[in-house]
Amino acid sequence: MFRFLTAGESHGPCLTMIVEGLPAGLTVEKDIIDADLRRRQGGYGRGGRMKIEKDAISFLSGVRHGKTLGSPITLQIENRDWVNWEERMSAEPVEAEIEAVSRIRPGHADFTGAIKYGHKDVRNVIERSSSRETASRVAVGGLCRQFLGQFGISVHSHVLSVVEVGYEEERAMTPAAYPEEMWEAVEASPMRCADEALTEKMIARILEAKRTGDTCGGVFEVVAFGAPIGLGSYSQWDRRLSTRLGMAMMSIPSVKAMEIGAGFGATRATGSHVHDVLRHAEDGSWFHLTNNAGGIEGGITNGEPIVVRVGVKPIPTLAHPLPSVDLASGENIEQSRYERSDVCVVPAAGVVGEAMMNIVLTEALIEKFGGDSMEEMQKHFRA
Ligand SMILES: Cc1cc2nc3c(=O)[nH]c(=O)nc-3n(C[C@H](O)[C@H](O)[C@H](O)COP(=O)(O)O)c2cc1C
Ligand SMILES: C=C(O[C@@H]1CC(C(=O)O)=C[C@@H](OP(=O)(O)O)[C@H]1O)C(=O)O
Repeated sequence: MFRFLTAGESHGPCLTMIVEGLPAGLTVEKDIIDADLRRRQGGYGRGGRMKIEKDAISFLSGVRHGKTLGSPITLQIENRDWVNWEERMSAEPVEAEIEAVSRIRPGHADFTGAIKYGHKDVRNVIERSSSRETASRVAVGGLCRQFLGQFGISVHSHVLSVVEVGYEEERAMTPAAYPEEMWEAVEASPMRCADEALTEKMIARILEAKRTGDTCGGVFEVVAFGAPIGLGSYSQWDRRLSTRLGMAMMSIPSVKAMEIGAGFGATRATGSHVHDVLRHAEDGSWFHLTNNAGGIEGGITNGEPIVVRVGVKPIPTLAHPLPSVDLASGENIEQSRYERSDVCVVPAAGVVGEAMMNIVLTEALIEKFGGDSMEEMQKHFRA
C-alpha cells in the first residue's frame, strides 16, 4: 500500500513528509523533485513570500546512494522565512507579548478553523491551513513522477483560463491534441499557458485585479499519458479512479470544481455526440476516436490520456479587504485583515494538480502490479 503524511507550519522551521510503500530499488534524483518545487513557486501573480523561499528537499531516510530502500522515505523542505518568525512561532513559551490575529478574512479558513479548534489567535489557524503545505505534496509527487516514469507514464499541466480570459474554442483531449512542443511552450510561459497571446491577456487581467486590490482564480488542466488500461475499479465506490482523482484534486486549497474529460460539457450534448467510439488497430492495440471520457470509463483507465480540468477560486486575502468580523471584540468591521499575499496562483495550483495526479496513479499502479522491489514490479507490469 502506498501512503504519505505531511507535517509543518507555514512559518515553522520546515515541512516534513513521510512516504511509505514505494518499492525498493527505484532510482530517485533530488534534482527532479527540486525542479518541480521551483515550478510550483513560479507563475505570474505570486506574492512576496516566494522571493524568500528557495524550496529544495533533503532526504532524511529511506534512500541510499540514490536508490529507495523500501523503508519509509522522509523528506524535508526548509522554510527560509522561519528566521523572521522564530519568536512568533516558537514551540517554547516566550516572554514577549505576541499580538493575536483577530480580524477574519472571508474565504480563508480563519473563521471555521478558529471556531472549530477554539483558537483566539487566528495565527494558530493560518499556519497549517496555508497552502505552504502544497510544497509537501509537490515533493511527494516528484518522487511519484520518477516512479511512474519507469512505466512510461508522464503527467503535465497547463492553464486554460484566468477569471473570464481563456481559450474560446473547446479543446480536444486525444493524444494528438497535446504535441510535445505544446508542453515546451507551457513551461516557457509565465502563466503556464501554451498560447502566447492568451498568456499576455491573462497577465493583463491579473494586473488589472491587482491594481484594484483584488484577486483572481481560473481553470487548469492536468493530463496523464501512458497509463495502462485497467487502473482503478468499479467494484466499490471508493476504488473508482474517478473517485480518487476527485478527492485528490478537491483536496488542493482553493479548488472548488473538477471535471473529468468533457465534464459539464457532456451534459449539454446528446449521447451520440459524447461517447468515444472504440477501434481495434491492426497491431492489436485499442484506441478511441475522441476522448470525452477523459481516459476513464467505469472508474477504470481506458488507455487514453487521463484529462481533468480543475477550477480554482480567487485568493481570499484581498489588498482591498472585504467587510468582516473581529473575533476578539465580536464587532462587525469595515475591513478584514490584509497581509502579504498572492494575487493569482492558478499556474502553481496546476503544478500541485500534477503532483496529486502522480500520487493517485502511483497508488493505483502499485495496487495493480505491486511488488516489494522495482524488479518484481517490472515483471508484473510486463506480464
Ligand atoms: C499555491 C497556493 C498559494 C496560495 N496562496 C494564498 C495566499 O497568498 N493568500 C491567500 O489568502 N490564499 C492563498 N491560497 C488559497 C488559500 O490557501 C485557500 O483559499 C485557503 O486555505 C482556504 O481553503 P479553501 O479555499 O479550500 O476553502 C493559496 C492556494 C494555493 C494552492
Ligand atoms: C508559502 C506559500 O504560499 C502561501 C500560501 C498562503 C495561504 O494563505 O494559503 C499565504 C501566503 O503566505 P505568507 O503569508 O507567508 O506570504 C503564501 O505565500 C507557498 O506556496 O509556499
